[in-house]
Amino acid sequence: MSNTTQSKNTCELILALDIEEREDALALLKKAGPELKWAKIGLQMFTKYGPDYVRQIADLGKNVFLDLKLHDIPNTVAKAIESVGKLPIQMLTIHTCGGKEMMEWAIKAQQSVNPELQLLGVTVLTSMDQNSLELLGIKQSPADRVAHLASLAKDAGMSGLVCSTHEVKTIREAHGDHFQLITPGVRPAGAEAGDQKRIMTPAQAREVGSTYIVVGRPIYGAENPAAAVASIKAELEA
Ligand SMILES: O=c1ccn([C@@H]2O[C@H](COP(=O)(O)O)[C@@H](O)[C@H]2O)c(=O)[nH]1
Repeated sequence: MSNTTQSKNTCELILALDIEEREDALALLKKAGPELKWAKIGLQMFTKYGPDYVRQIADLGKNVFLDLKLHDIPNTVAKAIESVGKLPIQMLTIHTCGGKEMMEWAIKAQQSVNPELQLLGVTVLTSMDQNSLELLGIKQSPADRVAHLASLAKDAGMSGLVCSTHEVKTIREAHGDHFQLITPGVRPAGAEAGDQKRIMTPAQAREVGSTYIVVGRPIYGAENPAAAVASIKAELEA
């Protein structure tokens, strides 16, 4: 198992494996080598391949971020965490907009099943902008909404958040180093944004204070994914 502790100014890469076939994902991880410490399994692959696939990735020596974004009533979320918390995973997501009580129940379940597991609260998806929030009837800007959800998450006892790089500075100003901040929506210069709206480059993400960046399509969609991993890692370590 790789070391999961991050010092203050480092920023680690997490590869999002939103890939059709399990064999392709495993081959990519093997090619990326030990430099790549983290793999994220999301809804696409977990719903297709389930817990055994999680164990396969862990057996390759990777830390596993299980990105299920749980969002339901407190009891249902707690029971789901009791189930998946037994898997060899280091990070798991829930939605902060499930509310304070849901987060409290989630933490209680996580503590009972796997005290080492980092529970992360998703704030405002990086694919959303001001207009997406307005369409939901939310009057706050993404930045204000994230700030509000971060405070709620802290009150509930959470110590990790998923947000965009654009909110990292504000969260750090308000809460110091309390949170591990995991930021998807990261694109190397010139890469397609796709559906991501609030984006920055890997170097900018490190500069603002992200603890981890999550990158998927710019890596697994590249002609040489292992080279893409190496290039992003070099940018983070420069
Ligand atoms: O706000 C969020 C939360 C999670 N994600 C996930 O991160 C990756 C990003 O993939 P890319 O291909 O680099 O866009 C993906 O698995 C999302 O489910 C996010 O993008 N934004």
